[in-house]
Amino acid sequence: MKDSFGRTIDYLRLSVTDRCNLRCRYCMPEEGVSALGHGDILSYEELLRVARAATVAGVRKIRVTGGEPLVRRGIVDFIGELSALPTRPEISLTTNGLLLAELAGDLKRAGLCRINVSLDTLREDRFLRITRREGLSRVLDGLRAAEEAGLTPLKINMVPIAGENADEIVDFARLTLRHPWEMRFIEFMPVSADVGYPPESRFPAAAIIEELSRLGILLPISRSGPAGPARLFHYAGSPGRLGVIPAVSEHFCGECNRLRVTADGRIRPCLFSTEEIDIKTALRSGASEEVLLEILRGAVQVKPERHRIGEADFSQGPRGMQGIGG
Ligand SMILES: Nc1nc2c(ncn2[C@@H]2O[C@H](COP(=O)(O)OP(=O)(O)OP(=O)(O)O)[C@@H](O)[C@H]2O)c(=O)[nH]1
Ligand SMILES: C[S@@+](CC[C@H](N)C(=O)[O-])C[C@H]1O[C@@H](n2cnc3c(N)ncnc32)[C@H](O)[C@@H]1O
Ligand code: SF4
Ligand code: SF4
Repeated sequence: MKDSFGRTIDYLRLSVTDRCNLRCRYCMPEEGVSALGHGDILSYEELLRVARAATVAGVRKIRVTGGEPLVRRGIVDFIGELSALPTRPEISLTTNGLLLAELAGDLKRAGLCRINVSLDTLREDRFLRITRREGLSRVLDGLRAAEEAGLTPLKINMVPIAGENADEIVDFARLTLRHPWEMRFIEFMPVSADVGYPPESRFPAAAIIEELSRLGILLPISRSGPAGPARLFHYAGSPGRLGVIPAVSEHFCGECNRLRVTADGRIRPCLFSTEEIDIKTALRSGASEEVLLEILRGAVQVKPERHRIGEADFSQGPRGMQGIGG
């Protein structure tokens, strides 16, 4: 699908739940997260119909996200169904890793290609503070299980927050000297006003790169294949790579190839959209695939040119990242 700015939209981020077994401070508040009811979220059958229509419209890559996608019962079978769609899209998943040790092998066998794991600290006490739950060792077990299962190349996402975990950037970067992992550092995005960090907690890409440079000379890697949000680097001789996602300071919207569908059946043309397009009503009134295609194409046509963070007309929406899918 081409949008009105000539960008090719071939990547769908599909959120399967807004529930989560963590409460990361930069993503959602501790209390008052309105978990959607059973009837509110799309069934797997409905999600599959959306995914199928999207692949007919040209989507080649589907990323399953949430909330925490691995907490939804039946996720392994759903991954199997997605990967068996007639066009054989590439299926990947973003997870906090807590349930990965149990599920990595089954996910791989079901057809999952790759996995991105979010981990913001390597210290037990900080894990508890940032996620408001315990579980660092389970995430580390999950990383090992994903690697053994062949869910590679493994990417790890860290959101550095000034005064919280930004001093661990070098510790995370050091992992790429020993492991073939892509360690990505993501600028904190002010998606929701309800999260526990003010915008000044943001640790911008330039500061991330300065930290990374303390460990060695950063050698840029030019990107092959489809556009992604990360600027890539490596240290000489290291098996792993480093990615910096400058979502706010140097937005990559000109290369955007994404469309998002939330667990409650709304299409978000942009991560920061104030406008959402309902696809649930059509799904529940027996709409044909042709109608779903029209809705998806219509959503692509209203995709904004870029986000407006930092500008006078920027407004934060009611959803936190867990309700969008990142
Ligand atoms: N601004 C912006 N941020 C994005 C976009 N896509 C992903 N991100 C952010 O990038 C971070 C990592 O996202 P992931 O879920 O790992 O997905 P990804 O980096 O797009 O995945 P791959 O490139 O397919 O490995 C998250 O914090 C997302 O919110 C996007 O289109 N726009
Ligand atoms: C919303 S989570 C959903 C998937 C899964 N629960 C996880 O944490 O990987 C997707 C991604 O969004 C990132 N994220 C959440 N809130 C963010 C924020 N305010 N700024 C930047 N990234 C954020 C997380 O770090 C994670 O990598
Ligand atoms: S970032 Fe992921 S793991 Fe953390 S609260 Fe949000 S949805 Fe849950
Ligand atoms: S902010 Fe919106 S337009 Fe920009 S890259 Fe992200 S989803 Fe695409």
